[in-house]
Amino acid sequence: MQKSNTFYIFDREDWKSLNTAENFSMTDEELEALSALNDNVSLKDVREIYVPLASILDVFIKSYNKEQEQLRKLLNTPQKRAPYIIGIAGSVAVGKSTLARLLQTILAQYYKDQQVDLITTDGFLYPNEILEEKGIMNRKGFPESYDMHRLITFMGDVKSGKVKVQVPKYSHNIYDIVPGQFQMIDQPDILIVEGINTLQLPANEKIYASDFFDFSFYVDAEPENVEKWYLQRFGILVDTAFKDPTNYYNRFTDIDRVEAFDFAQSVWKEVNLRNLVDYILPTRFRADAIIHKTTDHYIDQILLRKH
Ligand SMILES: Nc1ncnc2c1ncn2[C@@H]1O[C@H](COP(=O)(O)OP(=O)(O)OP(=O)(O)O)[C@@H](O)[C@H]1O
Ligand SMILES: CC(C)(CO)[C@@H](O)C(=O)NCCC(=O)O
Repeated sequence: MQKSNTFYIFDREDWKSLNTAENFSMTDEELEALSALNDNVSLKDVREIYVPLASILDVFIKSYNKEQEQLRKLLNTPQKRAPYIIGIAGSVAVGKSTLARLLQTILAQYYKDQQVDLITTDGFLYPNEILEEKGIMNRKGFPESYDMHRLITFMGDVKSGKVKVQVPKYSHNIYDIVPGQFQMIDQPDILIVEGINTLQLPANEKIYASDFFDFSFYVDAEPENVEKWYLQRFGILVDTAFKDPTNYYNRFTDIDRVEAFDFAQSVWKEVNLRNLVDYILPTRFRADAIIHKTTDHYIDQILLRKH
């Protein structure tokens, strides 16, 4: 194992042979069902990467629940649910939502009686109309394009056990906030919060979204690889937009494919890569675990905070 004062550094080979199956066991059928739910993730990945990951999370979740229970007794406070909150940060198109969905499924499968919810901070982007007004439409995803006050209020509400808290919906298909549509978060046991800005320090707030996290991940990959995944996803979005004039990506179905990809590449370079280098990458070492992916989304290394 490589040496670091802050992190345990595991190569895939070390990680997959961790002695984790004992405290977090799943049947073969459960494991197969998990990989079948997600086209991107093989049974091998579920076994070698995600089960050890979930079993480590299980240690932290159990100790959190015990601590909460003891505190409630000691402080004589009413039985209010404070969910265990997991943050997931990383570049645009690095695979945060894929990891988030998988964790949600594994945890929900394992803790059968618990509610495991997932939100994305995309819902806290300002609508395009406001981005236009502010003249920052080409800065979507940068810190100033989010209503951070609203995100932090949301985090505080959920963590303090408030019922029925709303999250606005963002759609990649319309490339905007969907007017009047919300996701309802109602006292979950575990909440996963996925987004490029989850570990960022907002300029005008005294607290950070990450103050509410009990555990956080950063999904890491070389920018050249992420660019490929961004362009592949762009291709998928354009293909799905075919015949749907309301879809933002429909405009690229009429133009030459090479021209469309040139456009996407310039958006990657001018917007998402800049955002990655200036605002997202600097948050990497704030995470409790860093998941490093190489070509074809292959996870080759995992760093886990020691303290
Ligand atoms: N483990 C994986 N194996 C194969 N493909 C993957 C994997 N994870 C993600 N992908 C693909 O990479 C692309 C980006 O993934 P995803 O949408 O999860 O990224 P994201 O980080 O949530 O992006 P954004 O911040 O823009 O919403 C998608 O096309 C997805 O299908
Ligand atoms: C919504 C975000 C910011 C994050 O998911 C991203 O997918 C995005 O739309 N970025 C803006 C530039 C672009 O169109 O890729």
